[in-house]
Amino acid sequence: MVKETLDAPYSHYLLDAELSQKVDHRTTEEMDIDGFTLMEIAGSSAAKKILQHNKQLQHNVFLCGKGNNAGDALVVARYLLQHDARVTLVFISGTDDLSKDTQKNLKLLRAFDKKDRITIYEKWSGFSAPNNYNFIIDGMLGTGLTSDLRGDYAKAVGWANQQQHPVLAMDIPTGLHPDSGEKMGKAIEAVRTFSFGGRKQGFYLNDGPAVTGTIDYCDLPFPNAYKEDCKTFALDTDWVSLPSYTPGKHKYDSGVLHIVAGSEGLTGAAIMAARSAWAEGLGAIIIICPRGLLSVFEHNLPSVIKKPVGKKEDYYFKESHAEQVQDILQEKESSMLLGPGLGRNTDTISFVEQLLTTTTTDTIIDADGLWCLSQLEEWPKTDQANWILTPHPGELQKLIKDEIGEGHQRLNTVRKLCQENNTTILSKGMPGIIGTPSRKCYLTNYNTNYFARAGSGDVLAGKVSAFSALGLAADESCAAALLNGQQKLSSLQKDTNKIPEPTDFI
Ligand SMILES: NC(=O)C1=CN([C@@H]2O[C@H](COP(=O)(O)OP(=O)(O)OC[C@H]3O[C@@H](n4cnc5c(N)ncnc54)[C@H](OP(=O)(O)O)[C@@H]3O)[C@@H](O)[C@H]2O)[C@@H](O)CC1
Ligand SMILES: Nc1ncnc2c1ncn2[C@@H]1O[C@H](COP(=O)(O)OP(=O)(O)O)[C@@H](O)[C@H]1O
Ligand SMILES: [K+]
Repeated sequence: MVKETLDAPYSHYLLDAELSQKVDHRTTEEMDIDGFTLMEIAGSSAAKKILQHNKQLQHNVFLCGKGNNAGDALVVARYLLQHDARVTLVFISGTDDLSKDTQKNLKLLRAFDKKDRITIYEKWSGFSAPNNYNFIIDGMLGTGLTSDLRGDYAKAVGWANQQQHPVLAMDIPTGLHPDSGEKMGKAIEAVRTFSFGGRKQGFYLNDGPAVTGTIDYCDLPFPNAYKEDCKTFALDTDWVSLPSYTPGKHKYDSGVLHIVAGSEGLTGAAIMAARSAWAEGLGAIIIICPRGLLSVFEHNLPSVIKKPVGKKEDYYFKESHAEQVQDILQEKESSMLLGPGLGRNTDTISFVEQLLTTTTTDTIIDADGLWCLSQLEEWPKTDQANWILTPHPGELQKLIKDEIGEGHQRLNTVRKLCQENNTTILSKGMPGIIGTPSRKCYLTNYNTNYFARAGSGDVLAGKVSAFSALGLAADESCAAALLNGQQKLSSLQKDTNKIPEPTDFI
């Protein structure tokens, strides 16, 4: 069994529409808490957060649908009225057909105002925006979205996105699919989304990051046990601890990493990965390379031990080297990074196959290692083998020999591949996805495109390998490696205007 140690807090569980509705339903049915109460908690906590950040609210425009999402917005409107603001409510599909709790909230809202500070439009056509207002509150559609935006909803979304005024979304930006993160025709572009009772998976996938803005999690009294079916989580430095450096007694008891890498003209990747791993304080890194390349590594990596295999005239790995490499691996307990710059010779494919068939060392497979794997009919993986694959989207596509699609489809592909092969995958891209054998997936919550420069993948593979060599479980090694880069990126962005380079992440 591959050990999994990541344990996300409930606030970072990512719900899809079905699970959101199930949790809501069970809470009302089994806990006897009615929907009106949940709506009150949701709306009031959003209102408090809005008021905390904005002391001078004069007038706000509320775009409302007819479901419970509109009810949340009406609760916010009531709290803002209590703070002397004016509210303009626009009911995109009228007020005849409002959900029960939304209807109640409209009645309550009207009863709260003594000074004519509420303006109501019963349909979209005829709506005219007030001259001065602070925010547009999006309470049109939430998790009840079922298809591409229909009728006036699309027009209202188009209008809101063209205004200079910031849009605050209730639960989810209208039009964003809660599961896939795809725009259903159009979607509200929010600066802030108040997410009720659980972050939605769609915030992190496809169009989600571009339209969700800052996510404000508003807790609801849902029993945590109702969320146990959840298999998708947001990675965050709030809860993933990054390993801190502790010096060992001896070089061989403080993390040993073997890097099996290199072919003629392709030594740079291994050098980057080795430098990246070394920066995490490992006791020893041992590069195993074809003997013909020894001088390149001697020249560039003075702190690294080199163990060349084969003959002086070997410039790439051959099947005949596998046994020698295996013997070296057995000398020390270690992790192995297999792949950087291996090249694509037919004999190297056989070498990779042979090595993977026999080794039991925890193995990180990157770059050409993945390419070699993709050329094999079957993966030479024993049940005990603990592999971490780190493919970019092109490599993932080669591995499954099929199209992978973007975001949500990639998530489903990774989940399936991890379970079927009892392996961990760090799928690079936007978002970064860590998949585990137990079908759990962890998504990055930052802009990974800053890492899309040649060399960042080598640095990342070096970090994953270093953390594995330091004894972290596979899922945790991947999480720590991704967030290590994110932390370096944010301090760089705070301190300078420098365009980030892969070496900045070492
Ligand atoms: N879950 C929770 O725990 C809690 C949930 N809460 C809140 O409730 C929200 C979920 O509410 P909900 O289920 O009433 O759905 P919601 O999104 O308001 O819309 C449904 C309406 O939309 C319509 N419609 C659908 N697709 C459409 C389209 N493409 N274009 C146009 N119309 C479309 C559909 O119309 P129909 O198809 O039925 O004609 C239906 O009338 C949730 O996001 C959160 O904000 C909180 O109050 C407290 C706790
Ligand atoms: N710290 C990080 N957080 C998130 N994604 C990362 C990080 N570091 C690297 N990546 C991902 O790795 C990709 C680069 O890997 P890859 O394309 O294999 O590059 P190369 O092989 O040229 O080094 C980036 O586009 C990004 O998706
Ligand atoms: K909404």
